[in-house]
Amino acid sequence: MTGGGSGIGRCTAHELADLGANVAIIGRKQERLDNVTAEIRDDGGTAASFNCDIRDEERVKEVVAEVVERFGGIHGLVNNAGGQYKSPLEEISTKGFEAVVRNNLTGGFIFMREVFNGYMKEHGGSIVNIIADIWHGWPGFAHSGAARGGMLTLSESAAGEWAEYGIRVNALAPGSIASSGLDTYPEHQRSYIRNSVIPRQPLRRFGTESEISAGIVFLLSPAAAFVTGTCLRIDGAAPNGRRWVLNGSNNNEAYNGFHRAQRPKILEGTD
Ligand SMILES: CCC/C=C/C(=O)SCCNC(=O)CCNC(=O)[C@H](O)C(C)(C)COP(=O)([O-])OP(=O)([O-])OC[C@H]1O[C@@H](n2cnc3c(N)ncnc32)[C@H](O)[C@@H]1OP(=O)([O-])[O-]
Ligand SMILES: NC(=O)C1=CN([C@@H]2O[C@H](COP(=O)(O)OP(=O)(O)OC[C@H]3O[C@@H](n4cnc5c(N)ncnc54)[C@H](OP(=O)(O)O)[C@@H]3O)[C@@H](O)[C@H]2O)C=CC1
Repeated sequence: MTGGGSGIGRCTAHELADLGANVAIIGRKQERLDNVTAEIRDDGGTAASFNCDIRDEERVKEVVAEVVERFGGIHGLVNNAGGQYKSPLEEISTKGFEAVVRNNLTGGFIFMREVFNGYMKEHGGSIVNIIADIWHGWPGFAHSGAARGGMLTLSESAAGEWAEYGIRVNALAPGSIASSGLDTYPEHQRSYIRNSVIPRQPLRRFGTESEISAGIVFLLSPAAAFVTGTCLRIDGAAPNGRRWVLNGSNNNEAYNGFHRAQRPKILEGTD
């Protein structure tokens, strides 16, 4: 479980441990990893932490070998680590674009390849790649939208190539989830999502970390034995709400939120 030290990853690590899995918790901040590992052990589960930046190829190789040695195998991989910063597309530097792509596509690719070569090729398994609500693009997060779109097709390609090895590969796309990840954004961005984005979505609420972890657990489990090469969208039909907005509802506030060009100058900087 990459990114297991917080938010959706932490919640999923707990859920998997409760179900009897040995959980490897991977991330950069050791204190977070230690906390989650201790929580799981206190609850009677089995977990171990591995400090690793998913973009560090050599470290990923080491971690995969360490996990196989420690637990005897890797039956499931959840590529959950990721994140980005908000920026108008034209202001994204090449360095920033590449940093976000490396965090949300290349790192996950490295993990998938190393887990395949290090264990799953011989034994099969299930891989879940966390992406985002990227349908109709991701205005404000174009670099991450591009990376997540790449992760979606990477998942589909891997599902096709690795099916013969007994490996299933799926993506999971969360919508707006009330998690520690959302807390990393500045208050004005969070309040924009809360007050202008969520009310336009069909289910009109944030999702919860446990609603995402339930989907991850399903995709990892034998209940999903015939599910591969697809994407499970857990988003309260958020993209459908966006299409409704883009098609020209009478709600100018939401419409302006997605189209800076058509937004009055006075709203500049409010999202
Ligand atoms: C919204 C709701 C839905 C989404 C929810 C979630 O995803 S929840 C999950 C939420 N959790 C997260 O999103 C957390 C994870 N996010 C991150 O760790 C970072 O956003 C990262 C992916 C860029 C990696 O960073 P890193 O440590 O590898 O890289 P670095 O710091 O060395 O930067 C490299 C270059 O990127 C550029 N640049 C970077 N930041 C900014 C900025 N704010 N402004 C402008 N530009 C920025 C800059 O060019 C910089 O180079 P420079 O000019 O400094 O020489
Ligand atoms: N919350 C939401 O609304 C949505 C979330 N998502 C995605 O779901 C995933 C989980 O998000 P969430 O739990 O909300 O957010 P968090 O920010 O709490 O989780 C992201 C985790 O990834 C880890 N991480 C980030 N970059 C790296 C890296 N380079 N190497 C190793 N670990 C890394 C972080 O730990 P550390 O910093 O210690 O390394 C952190 O534990 C992310 O990919 C996020 O983008 C997608 C759509 C919506």
